[in-house]
Amino acid sequence: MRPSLSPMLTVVEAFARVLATARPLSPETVALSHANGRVLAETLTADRDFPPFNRVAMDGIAVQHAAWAGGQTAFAIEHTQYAGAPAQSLQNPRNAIEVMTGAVLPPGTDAVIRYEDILLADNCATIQIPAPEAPGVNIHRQAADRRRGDALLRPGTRLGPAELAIAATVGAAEMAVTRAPRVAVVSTGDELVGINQAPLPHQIRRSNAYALQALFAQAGADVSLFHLPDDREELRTGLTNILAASFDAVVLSGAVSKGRADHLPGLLRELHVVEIFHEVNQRPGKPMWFGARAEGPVVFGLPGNPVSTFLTACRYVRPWLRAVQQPADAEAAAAAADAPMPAVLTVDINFKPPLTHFVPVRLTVDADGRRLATPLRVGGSGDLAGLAGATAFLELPPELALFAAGSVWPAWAL
Ligand SMILES: Nc1nc2c(c(=O)[nH]1)N[C@H]1C(S)=C(S)[C@@H](COP(=O)(O)OP(=O)(O)OC[C@H]3O[C@@H](n4cnc5c(N)ncnc54)[C@H](O)[C@@H]3O)O[C@H]1N2
Ligand code: MOO
Ligand SMILES: [Mg+2]
Repeated sequence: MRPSLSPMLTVVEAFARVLATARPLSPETVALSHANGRVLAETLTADRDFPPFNRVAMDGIAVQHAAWAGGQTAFAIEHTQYAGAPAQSLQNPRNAIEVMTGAVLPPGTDAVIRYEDILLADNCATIQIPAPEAPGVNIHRQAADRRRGDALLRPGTRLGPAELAIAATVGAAEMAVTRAPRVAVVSTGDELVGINQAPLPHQIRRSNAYALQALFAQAGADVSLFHLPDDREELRTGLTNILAASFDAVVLSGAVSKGRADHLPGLLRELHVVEIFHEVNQRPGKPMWFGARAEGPVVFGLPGNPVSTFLTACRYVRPWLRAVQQPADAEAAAAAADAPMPAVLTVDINFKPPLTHFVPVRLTVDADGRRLATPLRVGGSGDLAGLAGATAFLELPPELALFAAGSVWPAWAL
């Protein structure tokens, strides 16, 4: 261990300052068919027992257990109970009713025997297996899973396929969800041309904006793309308009370092965006800028090198986007979903600078179930092609210089 040499803001402190600006967004109502990926802003409760009646769980016959356990094996069939038909009771306790999976268990019966375990002839079923000790076989009991009034989904739950099935079964054709955060993604730089253009020798296509758009869409954001040139006055006009529009967050890429065209930190200050931090003790992404305007959006100034932009968006912006979608009354567990997982480093890493080091990795699981993190060959923070196939990044602390193969570090999923 060595003392941290830099007075610069740590990653942990920078992240805490980012999260401290996250205020819950208001709810809105959406149809179930549009709720996938959104965050629930109400409690969905069971409107009935689950299941709502004693449900036949196998196709076959229903009998009275006492008769079967008493030694009777041959049962005359009274009628057939189909799924979707009102329950019809057993008339004679020594008879049987044919029953289909999903039907209401006929009153008077308390055991279901599968077709595979009976012989059927002349409207009579002969059971081929011994009776179990207790009734209830092949019956999904009313309220066995949940009771009417039970809370099934709580505010703060991100809605996926399983949750939407639950919403559907309680008849939530529409539901309250947190409104999607509105994000302006703004690339800056005179060297950048559109993706449909042929760059001149001194130009490149702008890629950062598309990485950011995809990353934020994964977090449920509604993203608008902008591009601004390096010219200070044009930048000022463009930013003034974007800051006045109703975005919750403005995410800029580039122009935050020390170059003559890196106008953003000064310009943002002039536009009354209050700086919360500039520069974090991390690589990549050290020049990162963050601020907020009173009654306005938060502003992330992400360093322009593509790997820096990508990783700082993952480490800071996406968690902020998830945090603002958590209702104020969400359970801590739901709010804390954005947490790193421990992973075993597969190779030695030597990293001397006393900075937190973000390392893009591919996660795999070995035969013993251990999560392994294998670093990708990323040439530097300009090597965006090196990110292909990354599934996470490790966060290696500034206090160490040697990270041995086999040691365990926090990994953030991408
Ligand atoms: N004298 C110093 N120079 C630099 C420092 C420093 O501390 N002292 N920090 C370096 C680090 S670290 C980074 S990261 C970059 C950050 O630069 P900026 O945020 O000012 O970004 P730009 O200068 O605008 O661009 C940097 C680089 O990234 C490319 N870029 C920008 N936007 C995009 C985009 N949308 N798609 C693809 N590529 C993009 C841009 O062309 C530049 O090559 O500063 C170092 N310099
Ligand atoms: O942080 Mo810069 O991101 O090292 O290239
Ligand atoms: Mg620059």
